[in-house]
Amino acid sequence: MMNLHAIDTRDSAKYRLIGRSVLAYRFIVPHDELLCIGDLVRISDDAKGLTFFAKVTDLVHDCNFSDPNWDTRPYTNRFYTIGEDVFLGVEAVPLGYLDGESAFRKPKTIPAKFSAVSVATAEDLAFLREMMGEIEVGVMKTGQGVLEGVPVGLHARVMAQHMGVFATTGMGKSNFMKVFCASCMKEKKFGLLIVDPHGEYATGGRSSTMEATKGLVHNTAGRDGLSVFTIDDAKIRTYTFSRLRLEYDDVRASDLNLLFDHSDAQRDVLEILEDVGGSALIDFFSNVDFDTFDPDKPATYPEEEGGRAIAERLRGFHPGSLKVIARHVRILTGTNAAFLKPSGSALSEIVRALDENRVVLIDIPKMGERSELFVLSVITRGILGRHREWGVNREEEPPQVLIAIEEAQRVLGAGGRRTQIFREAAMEGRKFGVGLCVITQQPKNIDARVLAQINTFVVMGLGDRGDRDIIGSSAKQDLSRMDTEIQTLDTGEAVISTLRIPFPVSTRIHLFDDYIERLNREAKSPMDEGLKRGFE
Ligand SMILES: Nc1ncnc2c1ncn2[C@@H]1O[C@H](COP(=O)(O)OP(=O)(O)OP(=O)(O)O)[C@@H](O)[C@H]1O
Repeated sequence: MMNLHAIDTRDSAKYRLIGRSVLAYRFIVPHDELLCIGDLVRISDDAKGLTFFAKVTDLVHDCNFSDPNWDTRPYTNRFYTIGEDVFLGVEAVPLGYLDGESAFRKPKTIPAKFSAVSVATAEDLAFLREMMGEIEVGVMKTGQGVLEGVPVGLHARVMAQHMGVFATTGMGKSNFMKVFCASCMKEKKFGLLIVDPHGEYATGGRSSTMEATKGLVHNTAGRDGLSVFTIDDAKIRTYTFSRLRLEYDDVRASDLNLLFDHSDAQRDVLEILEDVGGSALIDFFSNVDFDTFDPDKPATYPEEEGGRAIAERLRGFHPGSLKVIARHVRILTGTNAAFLKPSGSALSEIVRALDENRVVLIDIPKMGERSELFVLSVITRGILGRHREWGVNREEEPPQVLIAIEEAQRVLGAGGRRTQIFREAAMEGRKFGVGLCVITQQPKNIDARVLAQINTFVVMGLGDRGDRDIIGSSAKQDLSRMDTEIQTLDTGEAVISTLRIPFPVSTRIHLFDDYIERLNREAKSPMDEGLKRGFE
């Protein structure tokens, strides 16, 4: 009779593989064994000298008894003993295998029948360290805990191919973004632009559970990798941040389209004026009375700064449409007066800081959604324009930039013609080294064509089936088999699917405050060592 004892004498061979296919494994373990969804197992195929790895995706009760009702019959324990004929069947998804030369390969073959299965240790998975990127975000997680020796890092090089962070509220998205920023500040491999309308990322604030949190300035070890542009005078004085300033000439007509709903006729007005400089546009719409405006009467509009050309283009438009545009121009300049002035722009400083591979944080506390999108749109246009100018034929590569867009469904939803600039960045940015970091709680509301461009998926707990399905079908690696795990992710846990890491990795994201404490300690210790040595 078969039993669950080791088929050889090694302790680790307590579980054994019994079957299925190249793409799905099944093995059995004693009925009282503690295994969890997400646990990583190692399958040693001694016959072929290969070591396979797989991830547990399901656990079911099973037995060798032919009576299907043996466990529900009355007095069942008088006739059956729960011995080795009763066990757990474990379903697992293959991750790949190490061949004789220790190269990690895609799961194209199957382990020998009864190969020994064991829970993978950090040592077993140490080879993965070589495959991880520089931007550390957490440690590898198994169903029951973490593998301390296996940090998870994204590859800086693939960031231009867009990243998506998908998280239901409260699952640790802000913490993830801060950890990601801290690693970017340390590595300085690309510029990262983040607009923070809540004013929390720079100096800290409150988490969604109201706990006090630290900010990026507390990452003192990486301080030279950070540039903050703020409108808050107190922060400028205390932290020597730069002042955020944009000027009228940074504005384009399409910014109004992004911020306000317009009729077809109003959109036509804006489209026809897209190449007009912001100063001229604002001057014209702020000073013209559209009840009397007539392109043939120069007295009814300001002629200087190209006013005549604008007036000519507006010939034939209904005064009602023009009045709406004028009102929106007034709202734009009025609500953003804290940083939008007739002249004096920090845009070139911002772009320079990004070129120097810094994290550039735009801190606009209490400014609201329209201001956030306006600033993001102006800077994105600045970056895209410069990278386009760089051209694809030039020998040196353009500096690489990643632009973070929070609540991205606002600007990258299906059919949103008005948010052209972000779409352009999503569709062609990668050619110029411009990547988007699309952050959203509702991936199903993001345009499928945009999702198809994303190559790095950071999935942090999505309760909605529709959202998970859309992520499963968009990710380049198969996430559908990890659906149960994604459903059961805790706060601060993520499944990360990215290029250059051979399979989706479950990750416990570092807690930001602990992570920067470590980075600061690590940066300090070589200096302390040096000092100690110096005095000896
Ligand atoms: N990696 C982590 N390890 C431990 N705790 C975490 C981790 N990530 C987040 N948390 C905790 O979970 C709580 C929520 O985190 P956070 O504020 O980052 O969530 P969020 O998804 O950004 O929420 P919201 O969408 O409401 O802004 C915080 O109290 C934080 O301390």
